[in-house]
Amino acid sequence: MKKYNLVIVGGGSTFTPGFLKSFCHMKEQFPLGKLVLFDIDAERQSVIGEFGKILFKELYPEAVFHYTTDIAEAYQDMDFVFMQMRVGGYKMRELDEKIPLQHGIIGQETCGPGGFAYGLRSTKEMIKAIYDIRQYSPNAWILNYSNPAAIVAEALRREFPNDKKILNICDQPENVVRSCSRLLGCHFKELDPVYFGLNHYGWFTHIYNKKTGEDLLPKLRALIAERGFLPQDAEQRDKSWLETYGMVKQLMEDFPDYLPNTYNQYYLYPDYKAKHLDPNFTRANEVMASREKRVFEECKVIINAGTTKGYINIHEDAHAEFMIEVAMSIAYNKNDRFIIIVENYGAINNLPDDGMVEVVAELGSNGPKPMRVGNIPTFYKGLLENQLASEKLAIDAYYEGSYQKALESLTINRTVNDAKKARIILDALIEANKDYWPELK
Ligand SMILES: NC(=O)c1ccc[n+]([C@@H]2O[C@H](COP(=O)([O-])OP(=O)(O)OC[C@H]3O[C@@H](n4cnc5c(N)ncnc54)[C@H](O)[C@@H]3O)[C@@H](O)[C@H]2O)c1
Ligand SMILES: O=P(O)(O)OC[C@H]1O[C@H](O[C@H]2[C@H](O)[C@@H](O)[C@@H](O)O[C@@H]2CO)[C@H](O)[C@@H](O)[C@@H]1O
Ligand SMILES: [Mn+2]
Repeated sequence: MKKYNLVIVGGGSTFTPGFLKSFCHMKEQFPLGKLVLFDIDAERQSVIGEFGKILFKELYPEAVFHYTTDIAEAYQDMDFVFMQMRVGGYKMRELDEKIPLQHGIIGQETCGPGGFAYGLRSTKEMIKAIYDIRQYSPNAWILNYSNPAAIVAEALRREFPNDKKILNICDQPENVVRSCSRLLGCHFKELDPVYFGLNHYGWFTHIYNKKTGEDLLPKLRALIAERGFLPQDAEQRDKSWLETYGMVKQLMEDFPDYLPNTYNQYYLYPDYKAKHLDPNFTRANEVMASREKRVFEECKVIINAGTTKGYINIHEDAHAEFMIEVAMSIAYNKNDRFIIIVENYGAINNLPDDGMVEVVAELGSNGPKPMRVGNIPTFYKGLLENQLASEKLAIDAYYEGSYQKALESLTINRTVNDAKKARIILDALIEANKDYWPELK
């Protein structure tokens, strides 16, 4: 069985330990020859990397494992590249969230002005990283889930139009499907969804039972109305995520046609959400106090002990397992179905061809084969065209160094919708991002 070489870009991420555990757990299904962690932050990466060394020595000695900040060492001879960089770290995420909130506008890492700010930071570093990767591994599959995935996907579409081995993907739609399975009392693999939208802005039109073909959406609608909606892993979630999933009930009361992605709340209730987010303690603060703290403490305990035995349980992490299954579907030409970000070209018939949309696709060694959803109703078309314009204008602003395009991107965004507020927030974001953004004139 072929062994695959894989590098994780953003190896110091809070999600990396989950990936390392999942690679161990899934080694029979997806054997690795070499696993490399690459990060620009040596200190952050060494904690995760030293933990990984101990884990792999004990559970996966047949795979070569190492971590590095050197590009050549990281990218040589790779089959797969998993990209999970957070440019600017949680400190910049905190500003992305707090600056708009100071002006009464949603502060969120991927939606609205926060997403715009993070998008311009990610675009520059993602483009650089992909040129570096292609120098050493011209044929590797690049799986990107660095955020904001919608804006990054638009940038990569423009920068690398002929590179058919870059796949942009997010596991939030899958997370919603898994949460439906919890409510229905079945396994998520029994469900076969139909979905349309943009990344972090979409809807399920049907959730079929894979065996019988029955559409379970009416049943789900009734269950959600009666019991609300919880993430599949509710017991491990922070308060803000439980509130986010809780909003699905409200979304379905107001717009009962389809089951929404949880992120839709920011676009459909911007005033309500902005009023209910704490401008002094945002999600970045919550993550720094919870996941980031926990992950780094756990790694340090294992490093001090010199062993994982007695300290961790090896089980797959849902996020990591999902991304590894994506890689397996490509590696083994499985043509499994995933919800993927693709260039539209008719998948959503009444949206532009060059929009990066999110739909179900079969995924094999020749890439995604998107499934068509036909024409979408006017309400959804209007919402998505508006957001697509905002995302395209953000990338126009990046390439043209244009303040005007940036202002237009924020003004047209539903979470802002006011040119005066857009200008004030943009000026504050320019100041905060001066080490990261191209100059906007
Ligand atoms: N779409 C999804 O399904 C999904 C799910 C979870 C996380 N994510 C994304 O994964 C990323 C990691 O999230 P996190 O919360 O663990 O963040 P994190 O800050 O813990 O980790 C990100 C790492 O990226 C590194 N980094 C920054 N710039 C880099 C560059 N230019 N090259 C290489 N490494 C770089 C940082 O030093 C850091 O160690 C984020 O982009 C997040 O949005 C996506
Ligand atoms: O606020 P965060 O940093 O906790 O999460 C932001 C990310 O949220 C979604 O990812 C989920 C992921 O879908 C799920 O499998 C699990 O791993 O939790 C993550 C969040 O905790 C979203 O899809 C990502 O794009 C965000 O980065
Ligand atoms: Mn996502």
